[in-house]
Amino acid sequence: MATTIDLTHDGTVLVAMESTAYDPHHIALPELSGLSSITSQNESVDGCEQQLRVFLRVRPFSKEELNNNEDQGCVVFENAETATLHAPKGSATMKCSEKGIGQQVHKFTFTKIFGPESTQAEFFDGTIRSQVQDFLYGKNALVFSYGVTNAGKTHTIQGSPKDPGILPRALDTVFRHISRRLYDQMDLRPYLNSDVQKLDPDQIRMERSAKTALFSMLKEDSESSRTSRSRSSSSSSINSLSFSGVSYDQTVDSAEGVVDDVQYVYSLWVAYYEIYNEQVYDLLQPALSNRTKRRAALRVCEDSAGNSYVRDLRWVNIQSAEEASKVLRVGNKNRSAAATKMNQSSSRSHSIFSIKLMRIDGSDVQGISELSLCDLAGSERCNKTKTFGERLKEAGNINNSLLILGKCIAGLRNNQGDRVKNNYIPFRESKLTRLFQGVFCGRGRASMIVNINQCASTYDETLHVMKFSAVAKEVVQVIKPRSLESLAPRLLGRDGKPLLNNGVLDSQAVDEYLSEEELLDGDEEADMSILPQEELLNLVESLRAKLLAERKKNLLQEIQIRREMGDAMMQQIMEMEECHSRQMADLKESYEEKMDSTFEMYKEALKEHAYQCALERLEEEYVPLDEFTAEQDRAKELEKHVKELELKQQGSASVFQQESSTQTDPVKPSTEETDSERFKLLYKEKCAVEQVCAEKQELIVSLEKRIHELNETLQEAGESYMEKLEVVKSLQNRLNYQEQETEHLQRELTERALELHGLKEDLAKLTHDSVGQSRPKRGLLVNIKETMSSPSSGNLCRTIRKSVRTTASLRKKPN
Ligand SMILES: Nc1ncnc2c1ncn2[C@@H]1O[C@H](COP(=O)(O)OP(=O)(O)OP(=O)(O)O)[C@@H](O)[C@H]1O
Repeated sequence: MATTIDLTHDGTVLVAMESTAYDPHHIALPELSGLSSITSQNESVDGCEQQLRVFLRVRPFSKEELNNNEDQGCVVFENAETATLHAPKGSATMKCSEKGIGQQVHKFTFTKIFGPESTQAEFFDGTIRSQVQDFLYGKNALVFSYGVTNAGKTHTIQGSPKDPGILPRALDTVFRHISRRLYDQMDLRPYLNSDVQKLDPDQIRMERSAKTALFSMLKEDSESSRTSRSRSSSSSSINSLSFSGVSYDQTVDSAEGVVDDVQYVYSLWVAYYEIYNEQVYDLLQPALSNRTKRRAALRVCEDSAGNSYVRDLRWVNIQSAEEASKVLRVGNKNRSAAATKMNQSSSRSHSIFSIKLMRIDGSDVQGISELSLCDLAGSERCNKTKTFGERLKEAGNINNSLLILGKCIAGLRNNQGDRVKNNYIPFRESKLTRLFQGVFCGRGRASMIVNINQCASTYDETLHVMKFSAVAKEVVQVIKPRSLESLAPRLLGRDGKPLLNNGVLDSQAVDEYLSEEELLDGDEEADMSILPQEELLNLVESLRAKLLAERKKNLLQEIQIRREMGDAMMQQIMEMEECHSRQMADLKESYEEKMDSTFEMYKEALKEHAYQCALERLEEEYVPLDEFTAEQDRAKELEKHVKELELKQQGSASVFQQESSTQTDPVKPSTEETDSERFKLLYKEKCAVEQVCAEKQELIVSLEKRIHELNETLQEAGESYMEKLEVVKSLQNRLNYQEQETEHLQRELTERALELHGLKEDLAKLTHDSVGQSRPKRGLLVNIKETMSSPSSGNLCRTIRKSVRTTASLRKKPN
């Protein structure tokens, strides 16, 4: 059901098809629900469907681009909603189409197309102005710009001081509405996703000084701020809402301060952050310190209802459009400072400017809505931009988050085709989609701005962007209706406890809201600080008990597993050990055998060698026995002859002495001369005989020595012969033993064959009997067992047991 809202300020009648801000508290707390009924008159009770609004903005050519012949008629506007893309020569699309793949011309339709000549004001009025107005009435809104670098995204969102984009215009519009009814306290601050926290005086003081410090970053005097605030709060005149020199159509907005819900005052808070390399950074935190050179990344958390928010994000209370402009400038300054330090371009991150508006009645917050404007990083692909290293990672993260965004959009489109289908949509796979999941899932209204340039050189990328937007255009947002009972956000105190009007706490409702299951099943990054202290203590206690029980269980399981594993491992080790010792024994045996045989071989070879040597020496020095005996006889004769000669010599000597005594006899001189000669001759002969004897004696000694040696050799040969004889004998014995064993085995074989035959016969008989007596059918094994146990089959049993024993003993016998 649609509700008509008459926005008399600009004479426009809007059909409010979108729901209001999503209220996460499904269970209405009675004391809060009563406060919220006032706003229900403008809300749709039923959910409604609406296509995602996709606007195309084409930026004009720059002079350089025209000089570089970039204008090749790539983008043609058919009408206000349709544009065609014509592939220029040299583009990948053209090359593909020439090869028969794809087309040269692509047609796309949009919610509305804004050509190069469109102004910022026209664009704002034609796109998100209505969303801003809905935001003022408590509806959430998301606007994101998508396109390649240099396509005009930042120009569209932020613009320049002289030509502001949709963000300053949106802020200006908001301040025009609420200018005379600004809540000038700072004691109500946005909290979690869509709650409000009541600040105490200390916190308010801190908030004020933080804001002053923030603005001092711009080194502007506080005087201009005060002037600006007084201007904005005191009047709704044309000049009072100027946004840094904006030339804005003030005639339209002059009446916007007059809103129908006059009883409310408004508190406006803004935050500015970026997602770079899948990390969230607060752009309103002081710039990088020189020491650490690192910014603190913020966590994306979820409240108990599953709504994502950036934890510890700084929200700044804004009292004027001028202050909002300052916040934007501070954020941009921090962003470019961080980008410079990290040597990146600011367009390599997604920047998000969020505005939260609280509607306050007296001291009660009646509603809170959020408007987020997201300037996405350039969508060009990393291969085209030739990125490496850190840039490649950066490009990868950008491409990944845009890819996930594309997947989510495609997932939303696919799921809507079939209501039964509920395929997984990867919202949680990137910070960007995680933060905006709520809006995409019907907790607000989303609009997409597609920025393109018309340059021929970036045609392929532009086509990619257009295709992406074509998918987005088909997404139908199902906006959830708001519960009539619980429009107001929860108002929480410093300790996170709900603040109650009548002082009565509906413990059941709170219990259900803070149900343990919900907390336990929640995301790991769920923010527990939202729970009251007592609840937290109870929760901690119960979790501790559960943890203890879990630990005990785990410990027992671990012990059991360890024991089982230990047993299994021990068994395995024992088996391995047995196997190894078997292998070792086998190895030892085989090596011993080898050693023995080698030793035997060498021994044989040595004996053979010694025997051969002895034989050779025998052959060389062999003296026949009769020659040896003849030689001995001759030696004896010679000895005898020597003795005779000695005797003769003695006789001659005595004669010579007698003759010399008769020397005076001159009658016999010739006889004396003859004897002397004979003696000399005999002496010579004696010497020769002695020499011969000595030679013979030497020969005898050498022969005896040789005989001794021959005897020794003979003895060795005899010994070796005996050893060989022994070996032969042992071999003979082994042969005999093996022959006996073979005979024994043959006998066994015959016996077993006979036994087998007997068994077969018994079996046949048993089978026959069992058939005859029609016994109940049982297994063969059972029958055999039965037969074996019966006395009649004793012989058979014995035979089988014997056979088993024999087989076992045979296995045990050595080879
Ligand atoms: N509609 C427009 N009219 C006139 N000039 C424009 C328009 N859109 C963009 N430009 C100009 O084009 C240039 C690039 O625009 P812009 O910086 O907004 O691109 P971008 O898509 O945000 O790039 P990046 O992704 O690198 O931040 C700027 O000089 C800007 O002033």
